[in-house]
Amino acid sequence: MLRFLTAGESHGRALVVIVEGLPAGLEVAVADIQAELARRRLGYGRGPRMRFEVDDVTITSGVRHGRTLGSPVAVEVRNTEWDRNPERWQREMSVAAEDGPTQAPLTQPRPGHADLAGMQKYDFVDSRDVLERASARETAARVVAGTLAKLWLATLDVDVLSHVVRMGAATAPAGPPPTMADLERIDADEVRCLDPDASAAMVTEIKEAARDGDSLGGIVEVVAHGVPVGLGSHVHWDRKLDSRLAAALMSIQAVKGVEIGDGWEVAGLRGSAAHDPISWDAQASDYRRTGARAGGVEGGMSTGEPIIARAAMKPLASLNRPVLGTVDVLTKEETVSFKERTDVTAVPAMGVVAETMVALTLADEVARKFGGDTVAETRRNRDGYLAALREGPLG
Ligand SMILES: Cc1cc2nc3c(=O)[nH]c(=O)nc-3n(C[C@H](O)[C@H](O)[C@H](O)COP(=O)(O)O)c2cc1C
Ligand SMILES: C=C(O[C@@H]1CC(C(=O)O)=C[C@@H](OP(=O)(O)O)[C@H]1O)C(=O)O
Repeated sequence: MLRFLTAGESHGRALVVIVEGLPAGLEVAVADIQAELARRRLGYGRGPRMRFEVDDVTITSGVRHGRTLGSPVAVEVRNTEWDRNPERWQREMSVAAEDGPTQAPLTQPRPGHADLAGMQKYDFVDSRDVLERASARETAARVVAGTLAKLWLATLDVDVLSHVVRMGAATAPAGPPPTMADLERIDADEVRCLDPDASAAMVTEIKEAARDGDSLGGIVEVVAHGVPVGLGSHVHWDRKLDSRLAAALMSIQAVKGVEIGDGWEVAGLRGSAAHDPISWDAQASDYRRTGARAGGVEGGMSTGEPIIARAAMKPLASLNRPVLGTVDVLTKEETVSFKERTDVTAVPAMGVVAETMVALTLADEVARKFGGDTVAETRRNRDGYLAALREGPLG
């Protein structure tokens, strides 16, 4: 089993993540983690914080001389705003009871954020007590865990990347599952969309929303290549790969819809048009699916085809020009919400987090199916399974 825990507030000293269940012998460098964190900071429409937040990474345990030991890996990501603006944040987020907050409490909750439900549930009158943890800053810690999962998956020739297929009203044309080369080519682009015209329309859409002080949501598609047949299982609800992927993706801040393959579209088709026919590839001695409607999962198990999962993000709740009605929790006066520094959109960044959640889910399923205390042992077990399939009655 691969599991991880994150801790940390958005403007606190640091985020912390502990990942347990990685095999020994996995090559890990701080630079790998920093590269993934940099991808998460990118994307047109991100707010001012992303220009100075540098994600200062320290691996504190579980790695020795560049290789995992099989023990829990703990990583700290310091919030550089803590040191950059000590007057503001070190006092505001102090753990000491004698240091009161420096700012008036935020009492006008933002519709669509975690503010009001969190204030009621935990009995806070200052929304900061909620937003600091609800904030998607936490996803930086997840991306650290996801980097480790991706590095492990890469030793099994499994790769996970994403692209943006919708930004507000701008939509990329549908196409076959992209290759890793396709996705790598656009990885540093401002919106990470495969279609150049749609990409330009997305940038325009973001500029217009920014001009209006508004926000945008959208849809990303995560693609995992090289996933062997048989991860997940049909035998129980909580072992189904599609259900696990859906839960993992839905856990991302502001994600409100998840689709595996052509989930929504096939609901409107006839069965004869909705499923991917099975064929035999004599050269590869393997079964293939013609088409990708199932998104690489049937019966809660990976089919060996690319896994395709989409995540839909609502427009961000904080608006640079707040117009949504709310109520001041102390006076009960009707007003608009408090104004908090914000992104205009974070759809490309969410794509990196979505890759992370898919990679962590796949790595956990790899651990369950193949086990192994070392990277070499997991790979040997995977190879043995695939060889047995080829040599058995189905091969
Ligand atoms: C990468 C990323 C960045 C985000 N940035 C913002 C932001 O700048 N402003 C905002 O209001 N919400 C932002 N969100 C969304 C909020 O964190 C989210 O809406 C909030 O925690 C409430 O959770 P819910 O939308 O799932 O109900 C972001 C989400 C992600 C994944
Ligand atoms: C800090 C990050 O995202 C933040 C997520 C977020 C929210 O409400 O979720 C609000 C903004 O925070 P701030 O007000 O500090 O600028 C984003 O910048 C990050 O992704 O690292």
